[in-house]
Amino acid sequence: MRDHETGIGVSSSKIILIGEHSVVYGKPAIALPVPVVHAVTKTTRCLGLLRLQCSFYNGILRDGTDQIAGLRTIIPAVLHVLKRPEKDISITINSTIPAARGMGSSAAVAISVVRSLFNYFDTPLERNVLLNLVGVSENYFHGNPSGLDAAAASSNHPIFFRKGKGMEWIHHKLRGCLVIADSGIKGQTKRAVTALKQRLMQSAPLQRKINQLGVLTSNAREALEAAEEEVLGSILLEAHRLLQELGVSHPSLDHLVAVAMNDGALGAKMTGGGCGGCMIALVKDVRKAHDLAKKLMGAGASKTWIQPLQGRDFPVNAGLLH
Ligand SMILES: Nc1ncnc2c1ncn2[C@@H]1O[C@H](COP(=O)(O)OP(=O)(O)O)[C@@H](O)[C@H]1O
Ligand SMILES: C[C@@](O)(CCOP(=O)(O)O)CC(=O)O
Repeated sequence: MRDHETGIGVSSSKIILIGEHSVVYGKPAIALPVPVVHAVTKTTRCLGLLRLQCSFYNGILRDGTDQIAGLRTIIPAVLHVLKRPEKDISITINSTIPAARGMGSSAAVAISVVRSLFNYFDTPLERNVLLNLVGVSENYFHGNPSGLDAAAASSNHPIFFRKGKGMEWIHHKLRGCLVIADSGIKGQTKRAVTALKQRLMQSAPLQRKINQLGVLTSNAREALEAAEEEVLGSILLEAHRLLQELGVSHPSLDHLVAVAMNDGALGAKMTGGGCGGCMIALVKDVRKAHDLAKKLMGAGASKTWIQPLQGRDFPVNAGLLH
């Protein structure tokens, strides 16, 4: 096989519809790719030691700062699998995914890098190899991640996921839209997961809330598959209340959830690790989504995106696993 001149790799961002935190304790979660926000990596030929260019760093990979520690781990791991030396290539990452907002920037960047390197070296990439490699850098950021971010960001359908048990595609007919709003406050996934673990060890009532989130997630899947948007909306709001009680929300997220509900959203909740980051709101259609996005910006959100829930293919990931 001949190396290509350029190897391109793409990955969408992701959001968790329901099941964040409880997924760490073996409960299911539902997440979906958000292609409108994505990472693109390009690998090209360049003589000398391997170079990396991204928003956090520009220079020789080996000399990189702590901010690219995940990439400093995953890139050599990929080259090891490909049996290639750490030289004569340059890797450039462009991403529109805000970092540390619960949209899976670290997983998406890692996915795009792995895809780009496999493309450059003209080597077929299997999904389990991709997810194992991405796990290398996700372990760096999250300690012991569930794997949900990587599974969702690399997918082209919504997924029903259980830690260690894999995932199933969810095919549904729900026509609603999600509005995603960034609170503008950095999320703190690792801290939230660690603090919750401590609290759960001391409180049986909190442990019951994890079980309740598990039940809500299964109900959410049924609502999606039955296209019951109002039922799904109230499940999302109930999940937000439980996450609040578990102590992983943030006043800015609670505020945006209240604004969305007052504006007629079918449901709304925080998404991802929490303590900052993003919230999501379910609305009936794209027109309502645009109205609500404006309202959320007026209420303090730093950015919004609109993602239809329609069960069609998400082209950014489709067909890229060759
Ligand atoms: N554009 C990018 N280029 C290189 N690395 C990135 C980029 N975006 C995110 N990352 C990496 O991902 C890290 C953020 O990961 P994390 O805090 O887990 O947030 P998220 O929930 O968005 O994945 C950043 O510190 C950086 O190391
Ligand atoms: C809190 C958690 O369930 C989700 C974290 O999501 P994010 O990386 O903050 O988008 C942790 C995990 O699944 O590993």
